[in-house]
Amino acid sequence: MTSLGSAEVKHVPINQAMRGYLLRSCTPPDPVVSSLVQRTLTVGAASGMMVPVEQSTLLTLLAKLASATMIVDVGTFTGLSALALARGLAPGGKVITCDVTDTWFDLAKEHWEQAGVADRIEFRLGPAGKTLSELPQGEADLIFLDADKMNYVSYYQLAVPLLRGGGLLLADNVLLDGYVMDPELAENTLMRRCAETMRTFNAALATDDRLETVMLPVADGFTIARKK
Ligand SMILES: C[S@@+](CC[C@H](N)C(=O)[O-])C[C@H]1O[C@@H](n2cnc3c(N)ncnc32)[C@H](O)[C@@H]1O
Repeated sequence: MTSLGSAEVKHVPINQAMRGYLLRSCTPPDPVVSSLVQRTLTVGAASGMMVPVEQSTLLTLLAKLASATMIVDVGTFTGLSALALARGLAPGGKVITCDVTDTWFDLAKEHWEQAGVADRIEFRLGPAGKTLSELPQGEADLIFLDADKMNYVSYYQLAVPLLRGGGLLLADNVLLDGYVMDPELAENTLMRRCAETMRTFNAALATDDRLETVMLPVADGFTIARKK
């Protein structure tokens, strides 16, 4: 890779105080999102899987910019990303969201209903690979990957053909707690393998001629790739 010299130096580290400022500088979450965040915090350790609120706002914005009518949300959990994406849909559009478990479906649905978007969200229970392989090719405006990290490479391979030209492939956790820089530093075998997979995923997107890709340091890393 060509070195960019001093051009690559400017980068502001995000500590907790800076993140607080960053959050206060975004449109604040509305009562439905605030409620979903609070209720998700009560589910226990799994609550850490929820997308950060600033990212949910970004998802809404990107869906709007893509004039999306067909969105695929991979990894439902308590439904914040599906809710945010549904809020960005163009009239008549829908979000297909999938998860391997329906443990948190009632909580998600309650908030989709409160937000008035439940009729625009279709939940599919089952492995994401199966859900993606059953969808029609070339019709998705936006696909958001946020499920099991070990399968990101196969999700990417399935997802790109599903996108229309100009469609967006979004991916969360692409920095994987920073371990993508050195997977050997990860605390256990699973995390190490996830970090290695994420490195493969990131490298594949960056060199895929079908895509224009940018990785943003939002939360745990967020990639936006546009299909040409
Ligand atoms: C990080 S969470 C998703 C967070 C969610 N996007 C949100 O807005 O808060 C990851 C989800 O992926 C689900 N998952 C794990 N393995 C999966 C698989 N093979 N297929 C589909 N979903 C899976 C988990 O059950 C979990 O709910």
